[in-house]
Amino acid sequence: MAKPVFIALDVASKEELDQLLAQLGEPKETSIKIGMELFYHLGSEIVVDLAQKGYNIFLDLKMHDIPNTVYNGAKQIAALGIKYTTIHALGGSEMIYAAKAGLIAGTPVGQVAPKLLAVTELTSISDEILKNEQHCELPMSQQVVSLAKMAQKAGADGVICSPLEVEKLRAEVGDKFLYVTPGIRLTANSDDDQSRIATPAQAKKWGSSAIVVGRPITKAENPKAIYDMIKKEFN
Ligand SMILES: O=c1ccn([C@@H]2O[C@H](COP(=O)(O)O)[C@@H](O)[C@H]2O)c(=O)[nH]1
Repeated sequence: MAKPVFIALDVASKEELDQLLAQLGEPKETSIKIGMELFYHLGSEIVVDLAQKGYNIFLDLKMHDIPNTVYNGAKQIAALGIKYTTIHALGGSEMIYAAKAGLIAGTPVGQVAPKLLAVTELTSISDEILKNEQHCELPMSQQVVSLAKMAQKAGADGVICSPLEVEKLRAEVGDKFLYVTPGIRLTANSDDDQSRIATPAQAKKWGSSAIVVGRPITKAENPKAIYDMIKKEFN
């Protein structure tokens, strides 16, 4: 089965969303990621609407709050018909455990609870930021492994990390865990806000379970052509 390529639909309006989906012209089971830009603008209604149309939805709101608040938020998220959602691993094991419990409690009878993915270190975080601003003494790859092990024990189904870390994660955390990787770029050079990047082919080689791609597709002149090329390169 083809591994998902989640298109990050980071657009500002319903018009832009409709235009992009029309350009992609894909069957409705396409994997899409809805993040804070679209969600804060259009709310949960757009999520339910796209889920009812059959899209495979990853709702990326990166929960990070006290366990009680996260439990109740996750319960609401579970009712939207989505397949994946995110939480910040740095919020700790109790928060992750609460999110997982909320997702299970909020899933309608007969449906499958959304998979919980813990964001390890954002792919925009560089080695320098990790050391000088987060004051983390571990090198990036070890920090990511450490957060992934904690998240796994707390009930997460997988992590968000860079493809650069996946080989080590598979060796140390195992294959029964999802490694979903943003920070995908078509060439080794990127002049935007991502720090830990890789190409779709590298993500495939290093073992990503799924990739997330936003601007390389959404800002392309022909988003469909780039999307098709990325799907082929990754699978
Ligand atoms: O560590 C993370 C976690 C989430 N993201 C999200 O993925 C997409 C990437 O978009 P690009 O335009 O391809 O950079 C975006 O929605 C982020 O919020 C991430 O990049 N890194």
